[in-house]
Amino acid sequence: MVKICCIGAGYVGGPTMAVIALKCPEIEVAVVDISVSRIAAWNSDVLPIYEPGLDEADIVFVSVNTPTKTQGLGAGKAADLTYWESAARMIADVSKSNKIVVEKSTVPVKTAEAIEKILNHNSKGIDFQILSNPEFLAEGTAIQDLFNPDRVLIGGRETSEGQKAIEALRDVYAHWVPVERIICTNLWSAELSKLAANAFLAQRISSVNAMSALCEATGADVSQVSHAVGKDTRIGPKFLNASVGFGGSCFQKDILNLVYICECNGLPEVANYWKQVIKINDYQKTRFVNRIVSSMFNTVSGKKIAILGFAFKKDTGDTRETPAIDVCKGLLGDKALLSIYDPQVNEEQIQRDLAMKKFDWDHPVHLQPVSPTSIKQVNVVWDAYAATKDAHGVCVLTEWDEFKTLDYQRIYDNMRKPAFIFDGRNVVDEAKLREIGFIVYSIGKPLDQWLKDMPAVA
Ligand SMILES: NC(=O)c1ccc[n+]([C@@H]2O[C@H](COP(=O)([O-])OP(=O)(O)OC[C@H]3O[C@@H](n4cnc5c(N)ncnc54)[C@H](O)[C@@H]3O)[C@@H](O)[C@H]2O)c1
Ligand SMILES: O=c1ccn([C@@H]2O[C@H](COP(=O)(O)OP(=O)(O)O[C@H]3O[C@H](CO)[C@@H](O)[C@H](O)[C@H]3O)[C@@H](O)[C@H]2O)c(=O)[nH]1
Repeated sequence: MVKICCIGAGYVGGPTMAVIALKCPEIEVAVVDISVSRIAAWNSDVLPIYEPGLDEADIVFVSVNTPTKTQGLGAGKAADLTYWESAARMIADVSKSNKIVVEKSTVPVKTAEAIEKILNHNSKGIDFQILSNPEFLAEGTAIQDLFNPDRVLIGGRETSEGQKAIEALRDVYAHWVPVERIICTNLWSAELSKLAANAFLAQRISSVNAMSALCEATGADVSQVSHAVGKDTRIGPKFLNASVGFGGSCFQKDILNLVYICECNGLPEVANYWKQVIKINDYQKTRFVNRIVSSMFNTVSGKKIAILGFAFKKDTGDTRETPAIDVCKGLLGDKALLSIYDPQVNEEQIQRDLAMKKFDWDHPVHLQPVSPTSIKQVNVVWDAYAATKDAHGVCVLTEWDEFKTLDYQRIYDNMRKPAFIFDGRNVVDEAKLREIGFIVYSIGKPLDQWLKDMPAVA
């Protein structure tokens, strides 16, 4: 019987192993994690220790977090492989038989070479084959993406042992993925393809967001532009929604990592090209804050601003790198009073996010610095109507469906006047809101006269 162990029971390790266990009843799957609370949440009966399952496993997936480095060489750009290295050392320590070690985490290209060194230097004659098998699932659709992936990518050494390892992993996925969708490559292509895929996806969003600024300046409508552009079958319609900026745990981290790798390989022009995707994303968030402040007479000091949505996208409670953090910090910098509502994110999380330093979030909770006292100018409520009561302005930062069907007349009646709404996700019905009396700003849409008269000058 094939045995699989996965190190890291996070957003990727948990669902991926659940699907393998479901689809391959004859394979025994064990999942371990250094975070006791994480494992307790998955399985309340048995608490984890490393070794069970691992020493007997044939295939070991490593799905630990790979944060951006916060200190030292490459700080703010390079991937921090501390967690990966400690997992690899542990595999070397406890292994008693040959193993296939699978990189499931997103890692810099050439990581497999370093992992091989750690494993082989510490092994007692055990053969380790390293495979790169990056994950492409998106949060909110993880199970659907795992059941029906566009492709499964497996990279390995171009030796006969390497090819055998690829086949063993291909056999696992072939239980439910059509073989023509399982792509086998060399190690470096697989590692790089993951970074490239995220860079291409994020680049589409920055491209449409860059266009949104030009739309506002010219009277074009970004939804109409992306619809027209996306109709070209070579471009395609997906991932062309203008927004207040992309968030999530992967895009920024992986592009920064790609930029760093380009720099390390003496390719500054290529590095600068990809850096621009992040710069436009930061520009989009700043631009949004500037619009709010400038249209409200150049000050939000002491004014209540309602924030509707804090998660990085709808249908998740995940707030990692959510654009809401930067927008809220920008408004707090101008002394606004924030009243925040998100259907899935609680007060503790929001306070922690607003107090945390950049990149600290991507470490297991028990290793994160304890947050200082909560921010007094921030109030978290469990209802959109409470958030907007007596507010001067409303910002929509996540595209939750419920924000489309709120009673905006009621919201307007309970707000200070003039009442502003700033839609960072293009979910509200602008015409209807204008009819009610709101001054409306929607990303990339023709501007109200009010906003034209109060340009956002940085
Ligand atoms: N979240 C996504 O949607 C997504 C999608 C594709 C790829 N990825 C990549 O997959 C990797 C994991 O991402 P995630 O979102 O699942 O992260 P996560 O933070 O949710 O989970 C990682 C887990 O690894 C555990 N861990 C760290 N070191 C360990 C060790 N030595 N032994 C045992 N457990 C250890 C942590 O406690 C944590 O629970 C990252 O490289 C990420 O870039 C993430
Ligand atoms: O047209 C769009 C599409 C998305 N977004 C934003 O982009 C971010 C990322 O969205 P999405 O890609 O759906 O979520 P993730 O769960 O971060 O998934 C991405 O990152 C994962 C981690 O690497 C990859 O596995 C996935 O393939 C990749 O889609 C979110 O803030 C979205 O609101 C937009 O602003 N406009």
